[in-house]
Amino acid sequence: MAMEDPDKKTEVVLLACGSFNPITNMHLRLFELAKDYFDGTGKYKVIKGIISPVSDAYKKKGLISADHRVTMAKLATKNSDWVEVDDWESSQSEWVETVKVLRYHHQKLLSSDPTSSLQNALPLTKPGRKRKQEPNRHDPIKKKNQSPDIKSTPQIKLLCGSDVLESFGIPNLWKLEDITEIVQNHGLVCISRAGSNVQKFIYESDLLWRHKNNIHLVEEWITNDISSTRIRRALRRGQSIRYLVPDVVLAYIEKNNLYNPESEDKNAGVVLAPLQKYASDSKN
Ligand SMILES: Nc1ncnc2c1ncn2[C@@H]1O[C@H](COP(=O)(O)OP(=O)(O)OP(=O)(O)O)[C@@H](O)[C@H]1O
Ligand SMILES: NC(=O)c1ccc[n+]([C@@H]2O[C@H](COP(=O)(O)O)[C@@H](O)[C@H]2O)c1
Ligand SMILES: [Zn+2]
Repeated sequence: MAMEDPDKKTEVVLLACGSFNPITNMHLRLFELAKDYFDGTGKYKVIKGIISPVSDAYKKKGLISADHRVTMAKLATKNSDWVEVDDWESSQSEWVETVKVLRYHHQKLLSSDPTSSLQNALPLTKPGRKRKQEPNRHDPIKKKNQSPDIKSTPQIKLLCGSDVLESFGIPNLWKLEDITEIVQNHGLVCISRAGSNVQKFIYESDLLWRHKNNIHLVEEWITNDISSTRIRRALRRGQSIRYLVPDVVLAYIEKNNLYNPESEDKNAGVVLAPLQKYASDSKN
């Protein structure tokens, strides 16, 4: 048997989708927890984290403008050398299914990967030089049988909390084919609480069970119940949120008076975009 080559770890990019209304310290912790987990396996190496705030078209109650949410996420990650914010999803005029956000970032990785087959067909540029990205590149050919010393393209995995995984079971919220593509083609990293029932949820779903090798459950031992909802509630009540969000985010919220009873009323009574989209073709 061949010896383990430490250089042949699978590179992983973590993508977190959500409202980030506003981003909290817990959101930042998700990335650290997931990175420790993957690095600890010895098989994977996390090379990047991406925060992708949802667009205003998601229509969630209390969702303030994407501009502000993206700005806060950028402020919060200013000091991170591996987590970044991407505003592609938030700048779309319509709500984008999460699987499409994964596809978009996967494509982006492929087209900037110097080992990808299509890239190899292009003239080589000097190492260290950034190659211009090609727009409108179509699905590059899968690189199955390339020589073993060439690293494969990084995998992109969806990073989420157990509430998102469990929301797979809510009728008309997710398409089965989307869930399948996420767990089959990309993979899922779920941060869960000790004693949470994510394992049971997976056990009870034939689809998730079939792909459980591609679903990574990361236990959060230093539990932390911060949520954006609770942050907004505290702000409405004039209570402090210091040490729950980065200081720069707090300053930005105060300066722009972002959260108040009026902002919480946004989209009140409006149906969430995925429910609107899928309720009409519901047959189950
Ligand atoms: N305490 C937590 N533990 C694990 N995952 C979390 C936690 N808080 C948020 N997440 C995850 O962060 C991602 C973004 O979630 P989201 O923007 O909804 O934040 P949130 O704090 O849950 O906000 P809200 O209270 O408005 O639902 C989701 O994958 C969610 O599961
Ligand atoms: N069918 C889907 O692709 C689908 C359904 C529901 C939520 N989502 C995403 O999950 C995230 C959930 O965020 P919230 O927990 O803030 O509602 C958002 O990024 C949203 O776009 C995706
Ligand atoms: Zn949430």
